[in-house]
Amino acid sequence: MQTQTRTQPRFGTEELSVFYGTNEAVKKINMEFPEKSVTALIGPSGCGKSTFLRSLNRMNDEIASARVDGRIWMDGQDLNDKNTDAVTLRQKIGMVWQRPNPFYKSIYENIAFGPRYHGTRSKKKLDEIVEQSLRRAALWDEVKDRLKESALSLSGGQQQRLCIARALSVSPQILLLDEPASALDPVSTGKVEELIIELKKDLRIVIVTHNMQQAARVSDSTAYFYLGNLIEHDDTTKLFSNPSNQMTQEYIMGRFG
Ligand SMILES: Nc1ncnc2c1ncn2[C@@H]1O[C@H](COP(=O)(O)OP(=O)(O)OP(=O)(O)O)[C@@H](O)[C@H]1O
Repeated sequence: MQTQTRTQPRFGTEELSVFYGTNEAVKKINMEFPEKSVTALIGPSGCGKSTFLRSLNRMNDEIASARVDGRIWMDGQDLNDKNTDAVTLRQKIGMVWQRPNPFYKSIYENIAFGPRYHGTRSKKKLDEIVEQSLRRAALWDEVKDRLKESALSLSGGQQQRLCIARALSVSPQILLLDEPASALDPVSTGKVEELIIELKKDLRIVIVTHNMQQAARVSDSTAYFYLGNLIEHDDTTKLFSNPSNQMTQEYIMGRFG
């Protein structure tokens, strides 16, 4: 069923399965995420997109009933190996959730928290990181005069860009986005989409989205999931215009899901 199967990609999965108890929610997925590109994960509710995304930076470790089999390769290292430290790998692989979840702290402290946790003490260096991260998240001009204000004083769209800036503050190589715009209005959604396209110049991005137009707008390749299986993974233009699999065709035509 899968159109892309390789072993040991620079960053990707090999035979990755996720179980909740006996329920195999994600089934032996082989996928590669090329650098400087956006990969969209689409499929009907419950098909395993978020579970798969969360497994990429070991967030499923936090769920007692979850078990992850298979390998997650990053530069020759298996991130799913028990000897791989999850905190260190989450510095390399950042994540942004569906609902903006800033800390109950100032705008500045939201960004400075991660670098400080990882050892940066110099105020000058932290100031630089805060400014650079906010600039990369296209938020600096809107907040530069109110860095000491609570992050909760920002609009929902600004909070989500703040969460992206927070993820960027520790210089990740990969950004995982779980429906990052689904709680936002159309203008804020547009800004997040522009940001994704800008950020991919330096990063690998993997995004779960329910919105097929959004997948078509922002991604280079798209993967269609169904019942925990990867049905098809191909260039976004190809997948939406001429999918190889009948099931993908039916989903993108809106016949189910
Ligand atoms: N924490 C959990 N504990 C037990 N089962 C879970 C858990 N999270 C997800 N599941 C189950 O795993 C399967 C895949 O769910 P998942 O949330 O990954 O799908 P999804 O495609 O992201 O869905 P949606 O689009 O609705 O967010 C579903 O059967 C779901 O009920």
